[in-house]
Amino acid sequence: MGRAGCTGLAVPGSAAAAVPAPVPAPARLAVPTAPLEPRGSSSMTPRKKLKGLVAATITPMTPDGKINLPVIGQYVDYLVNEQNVKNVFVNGTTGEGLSLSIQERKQLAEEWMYQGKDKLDHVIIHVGALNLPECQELARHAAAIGAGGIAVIAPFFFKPTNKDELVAFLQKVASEAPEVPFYYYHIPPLTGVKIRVEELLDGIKAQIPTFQGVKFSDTDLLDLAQCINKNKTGEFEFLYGVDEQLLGALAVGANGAVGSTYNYLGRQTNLMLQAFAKPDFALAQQYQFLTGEFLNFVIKLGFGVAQTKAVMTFVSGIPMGPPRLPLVDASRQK
Ligand SMILES: CC(=O)N[C@H](C=O)[C@@H](O)[C@H](O)[C@H](O)CO
Ligand SMILES: CC(=O)C(=O)O
Repeated sequence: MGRAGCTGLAVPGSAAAAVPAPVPAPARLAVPTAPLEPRGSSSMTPRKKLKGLVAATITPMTPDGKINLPVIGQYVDYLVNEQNVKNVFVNGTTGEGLSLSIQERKQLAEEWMYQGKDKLDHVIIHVGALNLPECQELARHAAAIGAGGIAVIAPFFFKPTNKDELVAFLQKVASEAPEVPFYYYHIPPLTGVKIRVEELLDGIKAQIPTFQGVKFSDTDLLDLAQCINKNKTGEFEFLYGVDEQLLGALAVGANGAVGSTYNYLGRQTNLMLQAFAKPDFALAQQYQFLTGEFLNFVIKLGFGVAQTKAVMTFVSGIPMGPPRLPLVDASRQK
């Protein structure tokens, strides 16, 4: 996808782009070191139910590959004002969370919390990693800065082979943030961990009292439907993560969605949610078909996080920069 490179927008990555693209003067450069709003204090307000769209945030980077914190304030405003998206999922797949250092992940989490204060409804921080101590450190950090939720993927080098092993791992992370809603991030195409979520739910509250729901990034709608059928009391949230078939997930009862495309197709996808709720299924289908046409087109060209960064830079005008290796800059590709 070479398109974003020739738009005249300041897309870092071209050889000449030694100077970072202009960004508005940040209100504040340094990230806070002290907790912003400790949990468990008297300031705790009842949790708003998470519904609707959650943008899986991109991690903006400078042309030389460092995280670019000063553009996050502008990014928050863009999501809220231009896309009508008020929830974010930070340091996940789209955010290249597993390609960042622990220090970078903490700085990003702090900046999203700080810039999102009074603007965003929910900031969920992904704290998954390949080893338990890092997950736990990130979970404690997310709790200390007042994150609205944490999420964890299954470790995917040494993999849990059954439900009990996976839950044991998740439990050790969740218990480090005992007041923070916990989400399991199910993404078998990337982790290779295919343990069915429906099975995982059995008895989960007893082991993980903070268990709040699942970010479900798999095409297996039977598993999702069985989860929802089990969740009769509605205590859990199921946030769907395959944007091109969200309508199918809504039909079986998904509560909302987390995805990369809500960064730039948030407004349109919100219209699909509205049509579905009305209900005007024919209109909802038209919106889903639009997303499908777009994604089908870009998937053929090779679509992933690198391309998401280029598309978002093009659409929003906010310089997202190149991805980090092993991903390569899509705005450089011929
Ligand atoms: C693998 C991956 O990145 N999945 C994202 C979230 O889970 C989705 O939002 C996709 O980017 C989107 O559905 C396009 O395929
Ligand atoms: C898509 C998603 O939720 C993620 O990037 O983690």
